[in-house]
Amino acid sequence: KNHVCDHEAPISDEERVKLSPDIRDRMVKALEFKTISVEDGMEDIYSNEFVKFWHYIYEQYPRIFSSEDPDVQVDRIEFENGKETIVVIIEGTDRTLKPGLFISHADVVPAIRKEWTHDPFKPFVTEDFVQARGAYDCKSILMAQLEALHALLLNGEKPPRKTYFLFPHDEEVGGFGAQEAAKIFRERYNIQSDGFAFIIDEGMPPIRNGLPGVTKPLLTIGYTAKGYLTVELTVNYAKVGHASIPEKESSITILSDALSRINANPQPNQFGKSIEVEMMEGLVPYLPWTIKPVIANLWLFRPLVALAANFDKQMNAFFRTTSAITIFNAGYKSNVIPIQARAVVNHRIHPGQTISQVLEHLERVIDDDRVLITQEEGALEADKVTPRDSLYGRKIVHSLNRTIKDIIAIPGIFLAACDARWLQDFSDHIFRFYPFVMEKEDLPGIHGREEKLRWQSYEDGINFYLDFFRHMDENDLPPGHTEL
Ligand SMILES: CCCCCCCCCCCCCCCCCC(=O)N[C@@H](Cc1ccccc1)C(=O)O
Repeated sequence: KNHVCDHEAPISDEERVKLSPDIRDRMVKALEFKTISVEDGMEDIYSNEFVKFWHYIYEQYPRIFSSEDPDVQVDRIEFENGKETIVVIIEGTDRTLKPGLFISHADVVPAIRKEWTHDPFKPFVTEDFVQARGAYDCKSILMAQLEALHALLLNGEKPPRKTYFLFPHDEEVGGFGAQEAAKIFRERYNIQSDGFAFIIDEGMPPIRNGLPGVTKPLLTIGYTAKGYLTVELTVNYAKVGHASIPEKESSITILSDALSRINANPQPNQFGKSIEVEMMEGLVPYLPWTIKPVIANLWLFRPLVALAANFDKQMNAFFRTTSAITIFNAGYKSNVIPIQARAVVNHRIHPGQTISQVLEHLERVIDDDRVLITQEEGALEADKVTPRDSLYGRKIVHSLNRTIKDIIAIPGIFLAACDARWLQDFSDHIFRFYPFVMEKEDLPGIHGREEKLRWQSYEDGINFYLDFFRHMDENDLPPGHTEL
């Protein structure tokens, strides 16, 4: 089925929230707060920035945070380090409907000043974009949702269903805020398994020129998310001595060989085991004529398409478990051969594979007893898959089409992880995406340098949330509208 209706009417000019100087300024100021999450073991000096950030947010959106309205409730989940995960609850007009949940984290990854052209916490603003750490991941969503909700409430409206907003403080370092919130949802709010109609979290960005021949912004909404597994590889090789008479092997050469073998023997291709086939089929109407016949006839060309994983890093990430060598250390002096070498490999597990299958493959490929493989804590299987025909998925696409010009939105796999993984038990309908179009060259900004949010995309994203808040009831779309 075609998933996008070209005749989907955009929202009217009167309905559309325009990007006023106030909305811009609120976003720019929000980016100045260093709500940085640091890795375990590193000094964390940022707690007060979180306090100041939330104080600022409370001031900017009084209709939400200092409201006399009994239908608006704010809950603060406090943590030992002084940081807080915030929950906002808005009563809906129809109390018979299951609630919906929106998640957006307030923390950001660190940024190294000298790698950026401007200070990452002194936003660089142009007519077209704002550049700062967190501009995309994930203050864009947090601020856009607050703008949309505030506009809705100021307009005297309420969403059709009870709506929860969860703003965790530590998604970038493990998600304890979301895990604690899951307990509170159960114990304090009495929300049980399958208690949310849907959950919406960060995920894939819509990318213009994202695939060869596809110029329109393409968004693969995460109907599932990859799992992850981090392993430490250690070699302790005792035959050491003076660097002037080296042995043929050392801990470093043994570990390097193991890493080369991991690189040369990727985890098996899983094309066809999860939702990536539907993703490819959904793309068909938008592909250039050169590729279209191949993707439109997967019954014939499936093996050929699977091969794309060998040549394209994005297809590779969609079709198989990836292995990224992220840490490597050994040695401490130029004329001493070290006993120990250590590396860390981060796997993103395709839904077609399990953690133990990934480990088996790894052991088989390394095939060297001298390399000790240790699994780091916190490994997780891939998320479950949202039903492809989900009404909420169709409503999301409907609102995306109404608010973002030319967007192509199809179901797919979220290649990273987000806080929704801690709340999976609460809903079968989980969607992971950003509603802010980016250019392909903006992508490395996420967790990298010169992170950007384009103003037009921000305006569109605010309107997406506002439109979805208004229409997230149980009524089906009229026939002929978005079909996934
Ligand atoms: C058909 C279209 C082709 C375009 C494909 C382009 C691929 C783009 C991939 C972009 C990924 C963007 C991800 C943004 C959100 C990042 C969320 C995140 O970083 N989460 C962490 C969570 C985590 C996990 C484990 C420990 C700590 C944190 C992550 O590393 O996954």
